Amino acid sequence: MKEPILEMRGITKKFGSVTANKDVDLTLYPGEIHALLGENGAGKSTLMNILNGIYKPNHGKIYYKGKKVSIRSPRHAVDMGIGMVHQHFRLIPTLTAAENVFLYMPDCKLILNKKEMEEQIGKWSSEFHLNVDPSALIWQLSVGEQQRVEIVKLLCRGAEILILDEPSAVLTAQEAKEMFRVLRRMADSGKSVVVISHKMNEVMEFADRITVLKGGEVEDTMPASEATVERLTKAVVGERELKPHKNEGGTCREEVVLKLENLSVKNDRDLMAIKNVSLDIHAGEILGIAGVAGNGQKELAEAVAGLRKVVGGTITIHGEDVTTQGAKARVKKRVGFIPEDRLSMGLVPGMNMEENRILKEFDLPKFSRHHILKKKVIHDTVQEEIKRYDIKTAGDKSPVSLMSGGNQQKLLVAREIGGDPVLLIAVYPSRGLDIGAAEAIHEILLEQCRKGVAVLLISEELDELFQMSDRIGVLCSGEMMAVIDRKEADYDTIGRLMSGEHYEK
Ligand SMILES: Nc1ncnc2c1ncn2[C@@H]1O[C@H](COP(=O)(O)OP(=O)(O)OP(=O)(O)O)[C@@H](O)[C@H]1O
Repeated sequence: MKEPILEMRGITKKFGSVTANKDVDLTLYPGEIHALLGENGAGKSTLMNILNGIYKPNHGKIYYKGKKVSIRSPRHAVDMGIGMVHQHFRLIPTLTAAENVFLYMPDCKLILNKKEMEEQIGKWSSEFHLNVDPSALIWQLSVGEQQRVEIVKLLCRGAEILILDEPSAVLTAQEAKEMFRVLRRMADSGKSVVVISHKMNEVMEFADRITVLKGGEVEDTMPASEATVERLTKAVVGERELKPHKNEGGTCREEVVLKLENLSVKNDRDLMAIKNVSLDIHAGEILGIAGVAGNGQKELAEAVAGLRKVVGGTITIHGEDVTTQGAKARVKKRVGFIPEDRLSMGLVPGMNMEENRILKEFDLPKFSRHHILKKKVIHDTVQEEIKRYDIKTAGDKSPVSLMSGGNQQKLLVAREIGGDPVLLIAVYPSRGLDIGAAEAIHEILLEQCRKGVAVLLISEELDELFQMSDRIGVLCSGEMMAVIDRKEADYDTIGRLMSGEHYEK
């Protein structure tokens, strides 16, 4: 057996009354991909942030290449050879990939030597098949490409341990496969890779070993070859039985809530992102939208939510033309919106849970009277939702940026449903959620549907779409290829429509 490159022993980290990690042991070997799994708030990011020098543990020791170390900061970590790709990338959009990489180098003088910069990036890029164009501007790159720039940054800096926080959450299935191939090449070259993930199948396919955290402690650790979905599920959610919630149909009413007619919308680059799309959603119906990310889903959701200008066609809600109305009017019409990017669009990271909860409704009689907030009502509402949705807080008055990603998502869903919507737009609602929480969100959406809410569900997971939708529409290059009754749809047909084939019954 090889010597470990890193050992974490008895790591405990507390934030006030919250114990995020308790007596955790983790060993990493050179040449392995090690997956960290666990429910939302289990302490995965905290443990990796300790390794990355962002947090100092209250107790415990870290041994790196056999020597006891104290990691003082992310800079110190990367100097030692430990680098992390965060969920929210740390790149400057208006600079090129090469400029971003070299701003990260300790000796920024290299930035003056453009040729040398590009050669270095080319070397790493070709060694691991990363395919990064050094002269491309970051804002012009896809999320997958930006992620690869982040990886090149760490490689150029000499990283031997690479930590990736939910790297596949923002990638298409194809991109995720390619990314894991890159990670395998890095492991084969002797580097250690730690991947935080919620996707059990992905982890079993790509990792060498898996560690599951629960309530801040190590619940189980195993070679991937010994992992099964049952064993992992048990370690993640415990003995609690998980019932996949399925849309059994029969809730769809006659009344049309949302109607789009020949809708056209542009993206941020002023290119047509949604082209002549027509659809309707009835009360009590879930219309799923399938498609590879980047085919107009974001623009469609934002136009329906009143956040993006419509350049052609109409949007009607309950028979009223709302095409030119903005987001505020949509809130009054009780349109709920769970956006793709919870931290930049859904929540205000610096505000606490209560403030975020009332953001859209603070001026309604429910939460204020004569401009004075009803603090007790707000407090009680949030406490009730914390219980109902099993939200793990970072302290009631702490900013939501300190909550774990999955718990932020639950808070956002709780707020949008708390607004008693007639139409709910849910974009990748289960992204970043553990398997138990994802099922809870599915049940919440179905409950809304039974109450007569019309749901526009955008997802990349075909399993989720087939489980939840009454009908499935497929977007490809901004065009609605077809809208098919779920009972008549199959994975193969939807897959082919997603790649641009035309629908034939
Ligand atoms: N800076 C902080 N201050 C206060 N509490 C924190 C802080 N960082 C994390 N926590 C709390 O520690 C616990 C563990 O959070 P962590 O982000 O490590 O979980 P996670 O397993 O990564 O979850 P997820 O899968 O949802 O991303 C949570 O209850 C979280 O609210």
